Amino acid sequence: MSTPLLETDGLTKSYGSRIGCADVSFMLWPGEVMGIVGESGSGKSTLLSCLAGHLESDAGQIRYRDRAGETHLPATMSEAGRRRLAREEWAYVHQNPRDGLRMGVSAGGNVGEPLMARGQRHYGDIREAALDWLERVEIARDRIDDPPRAFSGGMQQRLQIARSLVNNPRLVFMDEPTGGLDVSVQARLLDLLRGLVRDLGLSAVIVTHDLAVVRLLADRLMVMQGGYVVESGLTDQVLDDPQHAYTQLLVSSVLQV
Ligand SMILES: Nc1ncnc2c1ncn2[C@@H]1O[C@H](COP(=O)(O)OP(=O)(O)OP(=O)(O)O)[C@@H](O)[C@H]1O
Repeated sequence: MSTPLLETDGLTKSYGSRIGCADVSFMLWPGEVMGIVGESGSGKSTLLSCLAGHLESDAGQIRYRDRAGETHLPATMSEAGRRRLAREEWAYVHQNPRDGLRMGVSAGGNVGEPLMARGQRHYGDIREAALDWLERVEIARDRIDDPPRAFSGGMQQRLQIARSLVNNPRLVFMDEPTGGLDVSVQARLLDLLRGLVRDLGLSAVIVTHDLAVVRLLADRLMVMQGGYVVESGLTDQVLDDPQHAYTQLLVSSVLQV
């Protein structure tokens, strides 16, 4: 049996007396996409931030197994070690592309920078890789020298995805990747993400309040309420036959729309 890529055990984070997330335990297997759903304030972003190392948890453990097969406890690693994981093994896609892009740098620069940070120096190769990635995220090659602010919201999000994936991460954290976009733009982005996840064999943790997003992208699902995971399982199983009253409410409220 293979080993999980990411494993949490009793992960807990509070803000004073307010619960962010509580006692979250799960395993993510190589190539698997985990969706985290729940209403606003249920703890999705807190959990994702703890997983990605942006927030320090109060209790519990996170274990990550890297490319070399070595298991790490990010919480006990040096700052340099954590930065290496974030740069070489993980990627993070923010809801707002402005948080993940450098708005003053050209599209090509945005995609090329992570390659340079990994030590690539050959300008021609970097530009070629950037062009290749722009194409993969359906941005015309002749936009390579344009800054992201000249792009639409959907294009900016696709550029952020290219910047996140250019270094071939193994695990991608996504925070509402289609949030704030028009419905037709969302559908196109979802299709693109689904293709990339499948083609690159990525593992991912996706936070969303949109059940259509998890239906399309996630193999498994965790439903959060008040900081706790109240139900988890295979996506289709949970959505087609929800067991917890809160999940039933979430699913039926979508069906009524
Ligand atoms: N920086 C903070 N300081 C204090 N309380 C916070 C902070 N961030 C989150 N919380 C609280 O933690 C709980 C979980 O919030 P969190 O943002 O993780 O939920 P969420 O499900 O991601 O919500 P949303 O979908 O609106 O982003 C909420 O009660 C929230 O008010």
